[in-house]
Amino acid sequence: MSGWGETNVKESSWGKDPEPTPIKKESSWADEPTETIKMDQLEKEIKEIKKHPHLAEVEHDVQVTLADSNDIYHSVSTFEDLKLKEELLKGVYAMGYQKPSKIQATALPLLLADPPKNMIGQSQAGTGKTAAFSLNILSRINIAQKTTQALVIAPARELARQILDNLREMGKFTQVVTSLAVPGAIERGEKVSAHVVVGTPGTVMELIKKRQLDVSKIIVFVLDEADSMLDQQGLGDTSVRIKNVMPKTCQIVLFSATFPDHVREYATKFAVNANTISLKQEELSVDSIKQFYMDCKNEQHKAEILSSIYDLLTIGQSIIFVRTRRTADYLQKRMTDEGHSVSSLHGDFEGADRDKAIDDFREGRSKVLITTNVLARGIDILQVNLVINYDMPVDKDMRPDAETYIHRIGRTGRFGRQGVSINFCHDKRSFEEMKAIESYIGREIIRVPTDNIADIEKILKKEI
Ligand SMILES: Nc1ncnc2c1ncn2[C@@H]1O[C@H](COP(=O)(O)OP(=O)(O)OP(=O)(O)O)[C@@H](O)[C@H]1O
Repeated sequence: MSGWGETNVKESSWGKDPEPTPIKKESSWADEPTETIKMDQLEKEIKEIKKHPHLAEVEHDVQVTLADSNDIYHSVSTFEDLKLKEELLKGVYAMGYQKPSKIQATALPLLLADPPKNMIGQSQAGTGKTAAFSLNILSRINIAQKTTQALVIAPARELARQILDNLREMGKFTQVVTSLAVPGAIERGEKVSAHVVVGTPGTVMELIKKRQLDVSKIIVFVLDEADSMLDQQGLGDTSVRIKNVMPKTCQIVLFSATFPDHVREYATKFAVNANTISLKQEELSVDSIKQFYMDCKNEQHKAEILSSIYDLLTIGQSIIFVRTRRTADYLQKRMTDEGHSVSSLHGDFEGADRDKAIDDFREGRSKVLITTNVLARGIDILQVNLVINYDMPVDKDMRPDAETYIHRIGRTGRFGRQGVSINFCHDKRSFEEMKAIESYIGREIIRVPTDNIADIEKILKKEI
């Protein structure tokens, strides 16, 4: 049986044709594999990892482009080099950070320089972008001035809460006051005057419109997950409306692990004359996440394989990404009936229920989180060692979505930790989606046979 498997993926969703994927007979979900995963090769690789049990250095090449070629720029190697205020330095060390990660060492000298310059910063998932923009914010706040001076917007409620917690933790020895601006967090008519406001774009815009939030003194405006925040089919309009009411002089900071070409172009107009830190295409995802896929026979078989994985393995914590809310509900019921402690979180849930679901998972009360793309980005839970793409990510036009894939798998393997991701393919289409993504990110996704659960166990136990 060959059929579709003989043709290569010709089109990609991101407007750029990927390099043609060499046809590998053994990799088709439909073909009888002539060759499955090479266990000895994999074992060798795993042994290499085991030699380095500590966190891998969060190092990768980044490219720095200065807005002004006359500027002189040096990255730093310690937090002291940044000449941070004493209380901030104390906060950083209290969080257990010993030295800046690559993105922090590269971005912070540029962010902290005076006069402030805009920044478009890219670095892989889990490499410490939050601390980079948070330290800049905390350094710039004038405590004596009781007005909002920094605004951070992020695409999801859970991410906004996480950023706020991070800022509070880092700034706990300072007098900086912070406030959350997500649905239900601020009473009707209540004025917001915290030094730093972190929120989702819709709520922030509402607060501005209703004059509950005065943005006239804002000096730093951060868009986390900036490519998603600027997406013209999504949150882009609201982000632009917010930017248009910001003081013209405010420093605009855009951060993300991904900046597809069309968004990058737009980003340079949104944050003009920005210093830029960017990644090479082949460095978009980190090495410490081992990527696998499984051929399933059909939708039903996917659910069975999922059950087998969880019945068999003692997995720390894991996230299962699905395409629709219905699938999330179905899997949650099925897995709960099978005795697993599962949370589910998607757009049908209201504020308090969403908070409970993520808090239960964050604090380990539930071990499995089933979710849609709403949690694909930014969520930082270090214990997550497995991500399952039960459904491959697709964009609004149902084309393979490599950016979302990169963010989804980035929920594991945080800050140099090891992680595993498994993609489920169950038909020609999902297989092609996976292959297109593999080609885009330039990293091999290894096939794991579904017919031998013992093999799966062997592979995953070593990885997780
Ligand atoms: N210098 C540091 N030393 C040790 N740990 C750090 C350091 N900087 C950040 N971390 C930790 O690394 C983890 C990942 O950081 P963070 O969430 O900021 O990543 P990110 O780059 O924003 O990821 P994403 O693209 O997924 O949003 C967090 O748990 C954070 O506390």
